[in-house]
Amino acid sequence: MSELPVLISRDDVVRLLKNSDLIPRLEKVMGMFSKRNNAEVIQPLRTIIPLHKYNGFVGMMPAYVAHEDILATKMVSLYRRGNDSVLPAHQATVLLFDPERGNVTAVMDGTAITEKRTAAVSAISAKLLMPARAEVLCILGSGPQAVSHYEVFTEMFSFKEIRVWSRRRERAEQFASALQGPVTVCSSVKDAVVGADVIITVTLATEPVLLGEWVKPGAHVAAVGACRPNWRELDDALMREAVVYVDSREGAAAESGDIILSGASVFAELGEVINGTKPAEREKTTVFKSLGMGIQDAVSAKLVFDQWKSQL
Ligand SMILES: NC(=O)C1=CN([C@@H]2O[C@H](COP(=O)(O)OP(=O)(O)OC[C@H]3O[C@@H](n4cnc5c(N)ncnc54)[C@H](O)[C@@H]3O)[C@@H](O)[C@H]2O)C=CC1
Ligand SMILES: O=C(O)C1=NCCCC1
Repeated sequence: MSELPVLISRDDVVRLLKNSDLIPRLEKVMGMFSKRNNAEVIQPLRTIIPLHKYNGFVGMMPAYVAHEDILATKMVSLYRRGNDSVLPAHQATVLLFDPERGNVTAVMDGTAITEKRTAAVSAISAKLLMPARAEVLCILGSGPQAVSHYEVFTEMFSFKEIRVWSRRRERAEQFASALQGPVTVCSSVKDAVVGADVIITVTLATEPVLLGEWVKPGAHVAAVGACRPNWRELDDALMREAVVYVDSREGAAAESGDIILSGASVFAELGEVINGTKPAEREKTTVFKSLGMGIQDAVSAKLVFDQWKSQL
């Protein structure tokens, strides 16, 4: 008989998942993914179950990383709820398997994993693609992803100014006052974006909020929202003028409204830049279109589980 899986809570995931451990593992696995060696990394396109009745969907994200022997599946839900809902937009759970025996060894909070690994991947994109002397960071959106992005970006880089814009100004003010350092709350997207060197879009928008005409030439955009083929965060001008990087070409072609509807061509996967097979065009305006990958959750979950076991 297999042992019962352990349950790992959100608090434990937050405590155990450190960016300094996570980032090198994400870089390694994204580099491996971009080599398209199916014996090494297996990550099917995620399966989506639309829940039109509830204005949401559930995504299933299985992945196997042979070299590290990590087998995991994340189940994540996303609901576009009304402004007054107290429920979160995203909720996720990760199942970590014993690949040899086939049983589930751990069931852990995937919501914190999603927040941390998504922000860590955006930080990797910025490390590789942002202009050499980046001074101004702009965050569009003020939800959990805005918080996790703020945390890792301030841990990894030193910006002179950090700006935030949110659809409801009071949310941006709450976001700014809950953080450790100074953040400028902006009243319009344009005010937040003009002159920024790095722009992070973490909104639930379905129409473009970020227009290319406001973006400083050479800036880097980490575009994290708009994860359905008919949703947008960025306008056609930005998508067509920028050098576009993605996490997975297959994921982007199937799910990214910004890529599909603008007709923009994908220049490279981040993994190809990590591998040195495609250049980092730092001097040009760059967009990293993030959609999220099962392998990112798998390496994060394994890291959490190993840390959890080492503390027993
Ligand atoms: N690429 C990836 O791997 C992942 C992407 N995401 C995406 O990141 C984004 C942010 O996630 P959370 O912070 O959890 O979401 P959230 O719902 O908590 O926050 C979203 C923010 O967008 C704003 N917003 C909502 N509708 C808007 C609109 N029409 N125009 C402009 N702003 C609007 C809200 O006011 C809020 O500030 C979402 O689009 C989510 O799907 C989330 C997880 C992983
Ligand atoms: O990768 C993920 O996890 C997600 N990506 C897009 C939005 C839902 C969660």
